[in-house]
Amino acid sequence: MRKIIVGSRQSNLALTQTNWVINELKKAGVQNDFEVKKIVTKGDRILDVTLSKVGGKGLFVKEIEQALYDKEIDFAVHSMKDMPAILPEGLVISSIPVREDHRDALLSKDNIQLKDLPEGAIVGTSSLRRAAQILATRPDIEIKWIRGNIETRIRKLNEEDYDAIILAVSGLKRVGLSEDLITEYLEPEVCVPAVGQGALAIECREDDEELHQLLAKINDDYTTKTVKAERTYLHLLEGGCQIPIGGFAYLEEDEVVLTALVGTPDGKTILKEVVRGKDPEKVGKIAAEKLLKQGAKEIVEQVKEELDK
Ligand SMILES: NCc1[nH]cc(CCC(=O)O)c1CC(=O)O
Repeated sequence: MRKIIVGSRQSNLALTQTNWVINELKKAGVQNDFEVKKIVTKGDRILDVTLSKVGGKGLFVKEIEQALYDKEIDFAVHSMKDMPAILPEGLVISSIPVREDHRDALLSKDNIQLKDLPEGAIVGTSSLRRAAQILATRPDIEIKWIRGNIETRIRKLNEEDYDAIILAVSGLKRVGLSEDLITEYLEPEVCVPAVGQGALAIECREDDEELHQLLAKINDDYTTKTVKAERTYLHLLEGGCQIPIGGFAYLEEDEVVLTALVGTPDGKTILKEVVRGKDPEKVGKIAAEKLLKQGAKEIVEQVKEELDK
C-alpha cells in the first residue's frame, strides 16, 4: 500500500492541524502509512513586517505548492483562511473537514471586555479586518500591529504594553491552549470572521484520484457548503490581497445564511450584508454584487493602493 507524504509548515499550529487530519483519516479507516515532511515558507522567514505589506495569503502556501508539483509531498493541510481564492493550475482543495470554532476572541490583560476597555486602550492585531471592526465600535482604541505565532502573541500581551489582543478561537484551541484565556468571544454580529476561519483545506494534485478517494472520507458537507458561499464571495471581491474583508456562513434548515463585510481599515466605513438562499455559490455571488453596488470595489482598490506604498 502506498505511503502518503504530508507536507506541513513547521509551526506548532500547522503540525497540529496536519497530525489532526492524519488521525481523522486513520479513524475513518484509512490504513496507509503517513510521513510528515516539514517545509519552511517565505511567511515563516519574514517576522517583522506587516503581513499585508509583504503579500498576504500566498506567502505561506507557495513553497508547499511547489513541493506538491514536484511530488515531494502528496497533500498539505492549510488553514482555509490562508488560501487564495483561486488555486494554481493542477492543484485542488480535495477535502474540507469539519470546521472548528469560527469566531475571533478578545484576550485582555485584566479580563476586561471590549466595551469596557479604557479610552485609548491598545489592542494588538495584524489583521485589517479585525482592526476595521474594532475601530467601528470603539474608534478611541489604538490598534497596534502584533506579529508572531499564537503563543508569541499571548506572551507579548503579558510582557508588552498591549491591553488586549484578538485571536481566532480555533487557533488557540488547536495549539492546545485553554479557552480560559479568552475574555470575550466576538460573535459575527460584532466581528465577522475571515472567510474560511476555523476550517482546514486539504490541498493535493488534481490528478491524484486514489488520494481524492481517501480524503473524501473526512470531508464535511456542512463546512464545504458554507465555505463555498464564503469563498465565492471572496473571489468576486478581490484577488488574493489581504484587505478588510469578512465572511461567515451557516446553515439554517436547508438554506445558507452568509454575512459578508468590507470595511476601511480605520473602521469609518463598514459595508455589511446578510444573504440567504439554497445555492451556496449563488448566495456568495449575490452578497458580492450587493457590496460592490455599495462601493466595495473602491474600498478594495484604495486599500491595495495604500499597501503598495
Ligand atoms: N492569521 C494567521 C492564522 N491563520 C490561521 C489561524 C488560525 C485560525 C484558523 O484556523 O482559521 C491564524 C491565527 C489567527 O488568526 O489568530
